[in-house]
Amino acid sequence: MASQENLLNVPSPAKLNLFLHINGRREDGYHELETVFQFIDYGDTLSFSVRQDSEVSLTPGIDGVPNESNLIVKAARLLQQTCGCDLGADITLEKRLPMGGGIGGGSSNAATTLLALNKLWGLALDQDQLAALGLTLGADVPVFVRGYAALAQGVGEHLTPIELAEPWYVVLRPDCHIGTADVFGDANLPRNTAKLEKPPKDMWQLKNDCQKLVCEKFPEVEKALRWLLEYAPARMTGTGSCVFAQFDSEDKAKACLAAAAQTYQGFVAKGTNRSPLLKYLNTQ
Ligand SMILES: C[C@@](CO)(OP(=O)(O)O)[C@H](O)COP(=O)(O)OP(=O)(O)OC[C@H]1O[C@@H](n2ccc(N)nc2=O)[C@H](O)[C@@H]1O
Ligand SMILES: Nc1ncnc2c1ncn2[C@@H]1O[C@H](COP(=O)(O)OP(=O)(O)O)[C@@H](O)[C@H]1O
Repeated sequence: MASQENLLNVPSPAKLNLFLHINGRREDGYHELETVFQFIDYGDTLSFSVRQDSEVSLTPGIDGVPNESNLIVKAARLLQQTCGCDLGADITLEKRLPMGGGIGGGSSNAATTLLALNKLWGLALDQDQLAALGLTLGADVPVFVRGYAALAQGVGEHLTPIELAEPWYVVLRPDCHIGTADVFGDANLPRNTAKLEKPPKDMWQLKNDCQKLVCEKFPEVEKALRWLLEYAPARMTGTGSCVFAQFDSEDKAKACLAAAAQTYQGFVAKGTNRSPLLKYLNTQ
């Protein structure tokens, strides 16, 4: 990874929701959640090069997502507007994370952009300011800005750090795209799980409230989950479509992925309580 004064080459990691409870629906339609986020050491890479004009370019773009709707460009523009900054950036994106998979690729890209350009443009916004800006881009952006594994409450903005084991995961990507808004808009989604009385200890005692509904609507997700459950504890992340299983060694995780490879796309990654993005920036 390269870093010069005007250049940064930075990781944009994924997250898993180790459980996801829906406690209610607010008047604005957003849902009150409780979830635990853990990062994984697998993700996209973004490169930033400062421009002296205010252009923001992104290459390659994402098929089906116009650049002006891309969360990377939106995050850059938001920073320019908020700070009255007239610098720009050439940004390149190496996309590895499946989209619409519940592993937060778009939110992570937005957070990486906020942190990288804050540094390169010399804006000196603090983490609270960046997290608040991030929240206007998406409910999952603040956790990627803060960069520690956390119990999230509210719509994802109240974050309490949590120390978790850092196991190996197999993440499978069933062949379907699931829209977060579609899952939250479904009349059959359960929305009344009681709030936790104390911080959770064993995530496998809890559940993902979206999982049953998504499995009913997308048999591919149910099939992948059943397949993983033959090997290890497994669950869906976020609103899907990705499902993950937990292992105590890389070898076991790799053996499971190798067996899955004929049928499923997926990857092995290690859980990490500190975001690879923050780890990297803190060494700069
Ligand atoms: C459910 C979670 C759990 O981590 O993950 P994903 O499956 O999307 O990764 C997130 O809270 C998603 O966060 P994010 O993907 O940033 O969602 P946003 O862009 O803010 O919202 C997309 C849409 O989902 C609905 N939404 C989202 C979050 C929330 N707490 N309540 C909602 O009702 C709203 O309809 C909103 O318009
Ligand atoms: N940089 C980006 N990376 C991924 N998706 C993006 C990006 N910018 C905008 N999007 C849009 O956000 C949607 C959700 O993407 P993503 O965050 O990967 O999924 P999820 O919220 O399920 O984890 C995508 O389908 C895409 O339309």
